[in-house]
Amino acid sequence: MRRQRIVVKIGSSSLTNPNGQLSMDKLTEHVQAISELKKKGHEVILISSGAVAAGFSALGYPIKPTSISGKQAAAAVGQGLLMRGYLEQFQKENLIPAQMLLTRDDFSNRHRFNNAYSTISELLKKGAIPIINENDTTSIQELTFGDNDMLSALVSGFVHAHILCILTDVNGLYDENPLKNPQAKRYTYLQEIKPELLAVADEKGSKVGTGGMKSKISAAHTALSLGVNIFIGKGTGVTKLLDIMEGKGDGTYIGSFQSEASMPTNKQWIALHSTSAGSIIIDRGAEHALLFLGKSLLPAGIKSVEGSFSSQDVINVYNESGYLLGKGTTNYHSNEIEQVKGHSSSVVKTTLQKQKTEVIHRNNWVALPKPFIYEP
Ligand SMILES: Nc1ncnc2c1ncn2[C@@H]1O[C@H](COP(=O)(O)OP(=O)(O)O)[C@@H](O)[C@H]1O
Ligand SMILES: N[C@@H](CCC(=O)OP(=O)(O)O)C(=O)O
Repeated sequence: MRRQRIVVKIGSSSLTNPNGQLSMDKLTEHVQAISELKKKGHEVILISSGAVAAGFSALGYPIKPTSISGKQAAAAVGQGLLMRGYLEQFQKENLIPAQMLLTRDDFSNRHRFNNAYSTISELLKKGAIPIINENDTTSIQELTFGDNDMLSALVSGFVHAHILCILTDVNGLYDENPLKNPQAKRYTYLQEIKPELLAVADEKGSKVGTGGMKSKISAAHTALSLGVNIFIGKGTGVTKLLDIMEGKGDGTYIGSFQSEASMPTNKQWIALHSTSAGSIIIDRGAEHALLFLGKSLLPAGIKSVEGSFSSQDVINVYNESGYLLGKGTTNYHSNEIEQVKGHSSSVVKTTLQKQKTEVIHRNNWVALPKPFIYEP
């Protein structure tokens, strides 16, 4: 098998023992399974939950706390314990673990997004294992990923992973929550995620996890839209991840598993993380050129401008029926667009003396079919 870039997400349910505390046996098995992937030359990025589970009992909580402050305090204690476990076990495999704690802001801020990308790339180049978790101690409730499923999808798109392996306590996606209906049937392969699937997935997860299968499916949907295939399931033994890579995993495979080009990182940022500073409305010709001909947006197709924005801001683009077509980085200030909207490129060149006549270049434009928009 050729060398692949693999993101492995381990949920709290796969890192804990029945009383909800961190299980060193489980953690050790995951580390050994990752080490087997590394021995085959694959690059691995680990998204690990488990900080809250690892930390709550040391603070005297009888069960996993439900309050935000309780979870944040437990995570502050548990993240250190979790990393100590990873460090001890990865050292035995002669591998270097590297902690990265991210928040929603690290994705929405373009500089921090690029910095996080550079750090991961450098760590991979050096053969280290980035271990990513949400920075629970500082995340504000409304800005959190909530669980690490969506974080793992965003990271796998970001690093252009070949596959995202979501390890959990259930061996795949069923047509009903198997805990509620033991007769539920398992999907072993899905080419795509249809909206009906979200309906079969329960938000209710295990005792220690957050988000249940619902958050895994919406994460899988986002990963697919970014060109990443997904596996959701479980496994035992040190070869469990190799088994998944060889198509023998105990779970559900999702995606085409063809080597398709993933979405460029700058477009991922525009599509999933940027905040729009304003809007423009375009005519039908421009809509056709943008959506079907892969062209850039020229001033001639612009009907009107809303809001005040600067060059290099991200703006929304609507058609005349009010439908949001997509987002892109503008090369023009809103005042400049007011001056040149509806005019040909030659008029624009003389009016504004700009070299670039494209208001939005096609490399900085993302069409947004509604279901692909991730709303944090
Ligand atoms: N349709 C479904 N198929 C499989 N599992 C489901 C489904 N709906 C809900 N679940 C539940 O999702 C749980 C896994 O989610 P969660 O506890 O959040 O895991 P993790 O901690 O690994 O992120 C399983 O224990 C299972 O009970
Ligand atoms: N960041 C949190 C993850 C919370 C959580 O429950 O996540 P998950 O088990 O992936 O559903 C932690 O480390 O405990």
